[in-house]
Amino acid sequence: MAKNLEAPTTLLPVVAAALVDGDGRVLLQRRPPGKAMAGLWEFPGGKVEPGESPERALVRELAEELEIVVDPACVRPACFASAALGERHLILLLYVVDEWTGEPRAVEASGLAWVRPAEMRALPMPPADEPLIDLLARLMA
Ligand SMILES: Nc1nc2c([nH]c(=O)n2[C@H]2C[C@H](O)[C@@H](COP(=O)(O)OP(=O)(O)OP(=O)(O)O)O2)c(=O)[nH]1
Repeated sequence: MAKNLEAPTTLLPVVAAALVDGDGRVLLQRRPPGKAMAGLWEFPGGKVEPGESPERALVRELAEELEIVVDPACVRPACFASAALGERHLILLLYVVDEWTGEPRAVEASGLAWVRPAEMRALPMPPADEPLIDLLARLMA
């Protein structure tokens, strides 16, 4: 049954990065076993903690998950997704990041893949990410 989007809900702010390399490929990571949506490919990122700006949260998540260093001034808002997620409502803010220091390493993820937006359709991704693929493809064209 379709989720009633009129019902009161709690927002879940999540930030994520489209890390773009010099060849126009974007880094996706695979959610590890034991986590919700295990096995799905997602943009690296995570929940914004109370009191944290989205940009700071993204820089923190990229350091924790990939061990890369990103200057908060270098994260560029790209597009967002809005979708019911269980009892909450996910607001997923996607940023483009094309400058970082270090080689991304899968600290928590069970895999990393560099893919072009057109190739993302072949990978299982969280339902909320679906509309982001075309939006990102257009932004990167
Ligand atoms: N990072 C990320 N999360 C996504 C994407 N799409 C999507 O629906 N989500 C959801 C999955 C989770 O419910 C939520 C992110 O929470 P998370 O559990 O991965 O974040 P976190 O790193 O803060 O993890 P934790 O401390 O709670 O374990 O957003 C995406 O592309 N990237």
